[in-house]
Amino acid sequence: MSHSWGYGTNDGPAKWADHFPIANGPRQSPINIIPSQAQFDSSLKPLKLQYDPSTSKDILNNGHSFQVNFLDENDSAILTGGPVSGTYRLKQFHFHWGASDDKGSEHTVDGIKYPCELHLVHWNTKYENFGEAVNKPDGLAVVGVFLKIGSANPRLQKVLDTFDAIKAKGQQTTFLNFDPKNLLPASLNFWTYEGSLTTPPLYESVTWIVLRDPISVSSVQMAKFRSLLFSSEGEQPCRMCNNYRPPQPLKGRKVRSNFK
Ligand SMILES: NS(=O)(=O)/N=C1/NCCS1
Ligand SMILES: [Zn+2]
Repeated sequence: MSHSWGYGTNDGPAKWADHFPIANGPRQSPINIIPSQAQFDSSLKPLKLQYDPSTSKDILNNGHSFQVNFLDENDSAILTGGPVSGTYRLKQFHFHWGASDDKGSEHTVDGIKYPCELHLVHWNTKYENFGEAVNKPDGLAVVGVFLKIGSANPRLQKVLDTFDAIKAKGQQTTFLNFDPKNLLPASLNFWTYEGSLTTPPLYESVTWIVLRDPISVSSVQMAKFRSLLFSSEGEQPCRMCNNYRPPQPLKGRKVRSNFK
């Protein structure tokens, strides 16, 4: 039986260990990244993200966030290089955000929270599919991108323009020919560490690749994120926001960077 979890007082991150004891495990995510304590690693290869826009499929409100899903039957949208060996296929991307612009990201940098964080989720093709990969120690590679308040982001706006069709939990609509490269900053400088899913079941299966540079989002666009609902149609409406897990103990892990 899948346990219902959320981000509220009774079912939020502080309670997840009740049903998912790995919540107190040795490689949990997110973390607070302290740049001065990250180790530059010259052996890290350049991060290679090759996304064929024709692989985008649809956009779904899953009751925790919204996600854009991709066709992943072949190597049309892949991640290689960086800290990983082999080929990882893009499965979906989603976001985490706050109730106000002063919080919302999962990873923090020197304790600073961004208003929003994008996660591009990839699975290791040494496994048969995402379901097989999701609980393996080298199963996933998630690229994290911070969003910083500034000018409106026209590329992000294409995603936000679908929100009226996916306002409530379970609603889904077609979302074709979207290139996720358009949601990346110019630089692919990154920090990397071994971590976990930041949502239940919190599997310790993620190589995290957190980009140093943010992309822009306007305050008006952030308000649009908060127009989505955690709740299903016909239920008491509950605004989707604060869907982020706070930083977890590092427990001796090293954070590496590909830049000085
Ligand atoms: N936020 S996250 O990317 O670590 N969590 C996930 N849960 C299922 C696929 S990705
Ligand atoms: Zn996420």
